[in-house]
Amino acid sequence: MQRRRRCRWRARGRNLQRSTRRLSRAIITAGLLHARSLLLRRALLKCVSRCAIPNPNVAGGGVARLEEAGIRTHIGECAQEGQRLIEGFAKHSRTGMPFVTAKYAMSLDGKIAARSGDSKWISGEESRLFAHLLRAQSDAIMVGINTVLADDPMLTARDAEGNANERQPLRVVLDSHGRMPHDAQMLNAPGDTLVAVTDDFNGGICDGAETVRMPTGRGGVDLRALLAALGERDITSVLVEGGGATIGALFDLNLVDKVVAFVAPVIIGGNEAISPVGGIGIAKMEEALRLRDVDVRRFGGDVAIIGYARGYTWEYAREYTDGDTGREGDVHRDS
Ligand SMILES: NC(=O)C1=CN([C@@H]2O[C@H](COP(=O)(O)OP(=O)(O)OC[C@H]3O[C@@H](n4cnc5c(N)ncnc54)[C@H](OP(=O)(O)O)[C@@H]3O)[C@@H](O)[C@H]2O)C=CC1
Ligand SMILES: Nc1c(N[C@@H]2O[C@H](COP(=O)(O)O)[C@@H](O)[C@H]2O)[nH]c(=O)[nH]c1=O
Repeated sequence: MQRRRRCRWRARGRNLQRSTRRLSRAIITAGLLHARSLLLRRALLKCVSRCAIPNPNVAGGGVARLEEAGIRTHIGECAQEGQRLIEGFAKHSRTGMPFVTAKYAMSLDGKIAARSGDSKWISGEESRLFAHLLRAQSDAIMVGINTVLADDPMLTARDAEGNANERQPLRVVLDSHGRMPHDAQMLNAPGDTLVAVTDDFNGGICDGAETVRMPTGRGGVDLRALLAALGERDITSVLVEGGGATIGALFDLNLVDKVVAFVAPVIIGGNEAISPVGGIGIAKMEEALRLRDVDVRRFGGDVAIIGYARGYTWEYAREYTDGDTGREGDVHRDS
């Protein structure tokens, strides 16, 4: 598997190398053609990059070419935004595993559905439009089978008018024993569906979806194995849209990288109503996961709390700007 990953890296590296080479050539040509006076050329010949590409096959190549042509480079401008733009690619390049975002919409009293299982809708329109943007930016959307049974969702990325985007993320359903209904809406929706069953299940496979057999883990499908298998398919980011059992299982295994939690000013109540993070959880507050780099945004009457479970983005920024390129000067060469 290591070898396959290395080969894929090399292939990706070659593609990226070609594009950074083309880009740096274009910048050099544009700079030389259009800068008439030396003074103007000096002013123009500066290239700003948000971050180095976290792939050892390409890191720094384009920068070296620009520097050779006398173009001053500066890596690290708006580094945090830059790292966030490539967080899926960055994690996948380094680990082979997709970047996992847990997304949910909960009431003010911490429920994601009423006690009957009804959950449409908790968050408002603005929040849901943003949720479609998150879908559009993800390679895959994952849910547990109870969510399919309760909501019969489409799980497509759609615009404000409800039209499906051209590019659709892969839908992934955790369904150990093949409970997926044959007439589930998502099976006829644009995009592909993957149903992950456990290897002890020998039943029928539904039309309109690919079925993958996975080892059995706690709660059903072995989630680490499934994510690794998705990574093998070049899925770099997975948006997990619930329900509570699925998100809880991922937190228990420390597999979540980012959280997008919409909080709506609505009260549901009831001890039986599901909360966003089930699973086993923790016994002591000192074990609680406190998110980092937290951002709070408003969507109509709702609030979204967005944060990171660990510092992937910053580890990459440090590693590839201070260390691995081996060129001290890459970091700040502004003068
Ligand atoms: N407000 C919101 O944002 C959302 C609300 N919801 C609501 O949540 C409710 C459903 O949530 P919930 O009941 O918690 O169930 P889930 O949707 O998380 O599905 C859980 C089921 O998935 C299967 N599964 C397979 N492997 C695993 C695994 N490793 N870990 C966990 N589950 C696994 C299991 O069924 P099996 O053993 O058969 O494989 C399990 O019972 C619905 O009412 C829905 O409306 C859902 C999504 C978002
Ligand atoms: N209830 C709830 C959400 N629920 C999620 O959206 C899914 C429905 O997707 P679709 O059929 O494509 O519209 C549903 O199954 C669940 O995963 N999402 C939200 O942003 N806000 C909400 O209040």
